[in-house]
Amino acid sequence: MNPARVASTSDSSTTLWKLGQYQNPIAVTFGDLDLLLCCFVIAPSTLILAFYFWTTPNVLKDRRRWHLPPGPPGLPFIGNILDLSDGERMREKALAWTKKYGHVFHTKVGGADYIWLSSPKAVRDLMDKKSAIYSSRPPAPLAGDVASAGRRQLFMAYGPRYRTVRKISHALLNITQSTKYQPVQDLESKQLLYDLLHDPEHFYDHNRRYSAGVIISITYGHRIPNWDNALARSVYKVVNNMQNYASPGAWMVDTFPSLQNFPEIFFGNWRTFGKKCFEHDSPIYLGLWGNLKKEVDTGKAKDCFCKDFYESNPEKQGLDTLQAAYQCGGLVEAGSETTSAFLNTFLLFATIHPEVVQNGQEELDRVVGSERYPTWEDAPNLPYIRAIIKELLRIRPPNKIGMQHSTTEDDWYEGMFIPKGSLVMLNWWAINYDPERWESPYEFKPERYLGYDLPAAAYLNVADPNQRDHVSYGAGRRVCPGIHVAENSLYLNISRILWGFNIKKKQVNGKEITPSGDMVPGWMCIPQPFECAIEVRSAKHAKIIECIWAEAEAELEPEEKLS
Ligand code: HEM
Repeated sequence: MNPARVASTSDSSTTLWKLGQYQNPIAVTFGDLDLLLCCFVIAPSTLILAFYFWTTPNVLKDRRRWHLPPGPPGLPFIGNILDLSDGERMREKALAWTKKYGHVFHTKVGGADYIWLSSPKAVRDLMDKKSAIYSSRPPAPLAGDVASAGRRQLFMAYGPRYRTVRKISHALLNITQSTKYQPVQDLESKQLLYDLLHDPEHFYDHNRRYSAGVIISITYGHRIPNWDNALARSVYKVVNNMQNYASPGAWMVDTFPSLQNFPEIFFGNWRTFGKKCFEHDSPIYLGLWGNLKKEVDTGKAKDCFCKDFYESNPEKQGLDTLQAAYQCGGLVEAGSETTSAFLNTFLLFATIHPEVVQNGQEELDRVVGSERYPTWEDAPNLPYIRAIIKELLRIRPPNKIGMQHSTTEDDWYEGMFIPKGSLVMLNWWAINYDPERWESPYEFKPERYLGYDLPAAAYLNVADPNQRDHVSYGAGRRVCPGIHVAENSLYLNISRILWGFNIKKKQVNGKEITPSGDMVPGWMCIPQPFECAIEVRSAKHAKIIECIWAEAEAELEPEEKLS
């Protein structure tokens, strides 16, 4: 700004005005405009630019950034956020970018580097082999810090506290321990068959009851006989809250963590919202944990995860009460909606693909027959059922974006620089849909997995990473610790549903309704509620279902019964 120039312009124009010779008022406005331009545009822009270059990594500050992996150019400041925030289109982008830029590529959102690992080899080389530096999570001021008070394992940065909670979840969910939970899965699966027999219309909620029921029973030892159950409702409210704020891109502050240093009012009052979520969620989890402790102390607790955890003395392991409460609640969050989403996705694909139902039933009739129902022992003899499970996980991984880890050290890979603090995305859409590996990847073809004889956990560390079945349980040190429980649930229910029921398109006024296959809005791959016809295969099958549920229910406490 030049004050002298402003003054002289103003003086001369005043004189001209007085003389009645004023002809060019614009001269005045130009001067004022200069001033305004300086005050309100140039100076703030310079300040913003300076702040941006000062706070965000760039090649001027770090020349190694010339060697970042290739990737799509983004817009100034915001980078590729517009591409990344549209979850529905992310799948196509993930595939197109992999084709164009290769198996490791780079995108940017604000100051954050995203490194996309789009081949099994890159996942193996980095997330698995270098898991010591590829196992953190990106900062999430809302989801991780405020709404979870830093206590949710899923969002925790890698460090001593994370290692402790990870050890606990692994110890309580490993393959040996998970066999302890099989009777719960067996019981709840019998109710699922009974529910489908008597009320097939509400299959969607029956699958949700099954999944929540198993995980709440495994975690807290309480049975959920129906979907209106108060405990299930309150826990699900927490799960839904979490899904709202945890979706990538849902809150600016979690996309650009440095915004937490500015007044929250500019960014949707995120802190106030996060505190509200915490104030709603924490009493529920603390209440459940407190009750469980009382039940253990009075000898009334049933065998469950929390009981074993409480008896292992969490305080001695450095975990406070809040952490202990969230450790248990976190399992319910991680294990319920994921499992039910896959059971409903199974029914969706079964409705659209009669040949899959037919092939599955042929195998079940051959191995199990119609005199009895499928049990755990049948699993090794049902390769087509196993193939259906793998194909479901391949074609619909748990979320629409990919799984985020973050790096705790700078690294180099195949001549490319991967900066410390990068968000490293497990690009499961590109890997699971790689046309080089999976013929017609968009088609639902379980038979592609015939010959993959092992459960998913056994493929995590298979010598040749290209032989991995899929990457939908994650990778490295953060791989889903509930993998055995999850696979057991999918096996038991998919085999039993196919054994007992025909699944077809629903007919309305003589017209078949084909489900759209759309997913609910949000981060996770959950199918939109849809219609289908689920009919018991024969009177014999119906009788077996009635009998097994009657026997199972007779063993239950009165409050645990269905009616
Ligand atoms: C079909 C069902 C399931 C699928 C597809 C699934 C998938 C996943 C994925 C992809 C992750 C993130 C892995 C990564 O960051 O690399 C994860 C994390 C997790 N899962 Fe699962 N999951 C399922 C069921 C379960 C169940 C039943 C439980 C508990 C009994 C569970 C407990 C957890 C926990 C505690 C984490 C957080 C791990 C961490 O950050 O250390 N999951 N799961």
